Amino acid sequence: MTLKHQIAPRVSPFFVKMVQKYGKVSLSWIGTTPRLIVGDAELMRLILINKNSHFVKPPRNPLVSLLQLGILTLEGGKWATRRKLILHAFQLEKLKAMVRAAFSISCCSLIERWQKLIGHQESLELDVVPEFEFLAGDVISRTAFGSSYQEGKKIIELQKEQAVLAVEANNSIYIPGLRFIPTKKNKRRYHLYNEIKQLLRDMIHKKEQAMKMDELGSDDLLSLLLQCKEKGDNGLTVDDIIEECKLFYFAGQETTANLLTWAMIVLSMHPNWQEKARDEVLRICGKVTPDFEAIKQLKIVNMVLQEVLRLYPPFPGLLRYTACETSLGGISIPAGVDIYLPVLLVHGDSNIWGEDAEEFNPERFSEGVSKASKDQAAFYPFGWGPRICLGQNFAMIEAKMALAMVLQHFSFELSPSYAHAPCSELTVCPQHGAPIMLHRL
Ligand code: HEM
Repeated sequence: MTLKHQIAPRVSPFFVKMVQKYGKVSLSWIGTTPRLIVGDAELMRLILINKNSHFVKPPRNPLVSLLQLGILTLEGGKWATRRKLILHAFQLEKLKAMVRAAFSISCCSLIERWQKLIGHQESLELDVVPEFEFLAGDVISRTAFGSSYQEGKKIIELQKEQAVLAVEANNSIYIPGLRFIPTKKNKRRYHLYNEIKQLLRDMIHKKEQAMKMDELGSDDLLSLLLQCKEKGDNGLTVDDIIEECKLFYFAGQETTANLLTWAMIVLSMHPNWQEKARDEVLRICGKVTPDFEAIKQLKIVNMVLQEVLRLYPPFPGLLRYTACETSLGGISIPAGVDIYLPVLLVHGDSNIWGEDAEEFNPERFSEGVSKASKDQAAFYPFGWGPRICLGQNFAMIEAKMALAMVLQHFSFELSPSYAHAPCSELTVCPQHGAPIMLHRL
């Protein structure tokens, strides 16, 4: 079949031009919709920094789409208001306070829990996937909702189930009207959607009451969002705030948990790097819980995490949709084109990363991200451009602290029952879990 026959008639001249200009561009189909796949690092960056490419196409059926998870539903002025607010919430000073108030409490309780589980034994086999999910959920609940973090955890559990059902619906062929049929899964989808919304509504109500009593207010994320409620044209409605809270859970929990899980797996496979990282942690922090200043000095731990993000980026691809005709790199992309940016492919490109692109080699990050590859535009674990991850510093500090504390207290190796099978659900995760043998140090 020639290229021409694979191309949608509606946009064919455009796709032909793209494929001719950039070899690493191709076309696939999601149901009946054509999707452009851009594996060229430079073009990827142009698309990501372009303000006309929206996050995703508006859903035909919001209830069974990824957007029900609250993923980036805001656009325009409200989105800018939200970004400013969250950037404010994640300023360095505020992150320092979070390390003290939330990160260290959650990480210490993880270590205590593992120590209790080991008890008097020398070793213990543990699937670290649920452990890190719990940790990341605990951290995000404390920082986003302050005192309401217990309620937050319930929402995380429901969202996890919702994510599985949303991905399943998103990947299946869309049949108009199917969502109204009360199948078991559809009923569950509606139930989850309503329950999460109600829990968040109650939480918002409680928080508003608390804020009225306490004039100083608090610095947690929900309080900050509420301060912007209904102010001016770009003020947030309660429904917007609900979507933002959902996004926080979703964006902040599974991603960071994945990073930590893969870090444990990869360091188990490469005991020499595990040793190097542990030596660094013990040299800088001893056995004391790391504080913000100590975390900043953990260079090897940082290199390890960067390399894990290169090989196992939690989001293996990014999505964009051109809301209007958009000109990029001398090419005009028509409105209504679905674009998929395969981060994983660019991260593993040997022309960019060298012959050892598939190997775990944290050394490549020893002089920083810009010198790690031949192409500065080739590392996208946190996206790029106006929608770049707002939580990247938050996530890296949390991951460094948790990994450093695990290294301080345990050595680890893969359990014989571990099977290496990375798979891409909503994020890249180990298909059969991550059973690890922990040894007390
Ligand atoms: C290892 C951990 C993480 C990774 C790999 C990651 C990755 C990403 C990526 C790739 C995007 C951009 C999506 C796109 O452009 O299509 C994104 C957006 C976002 N992330 Fe993260 N993230 C992580 C942790 C976090 C955490 C901990 C938070 C919050 C505490 C967070 C909050 C957000 C928010 C709010 C956005 C939306 C930005 C916007 O629309 O302007 N992320 N993240």
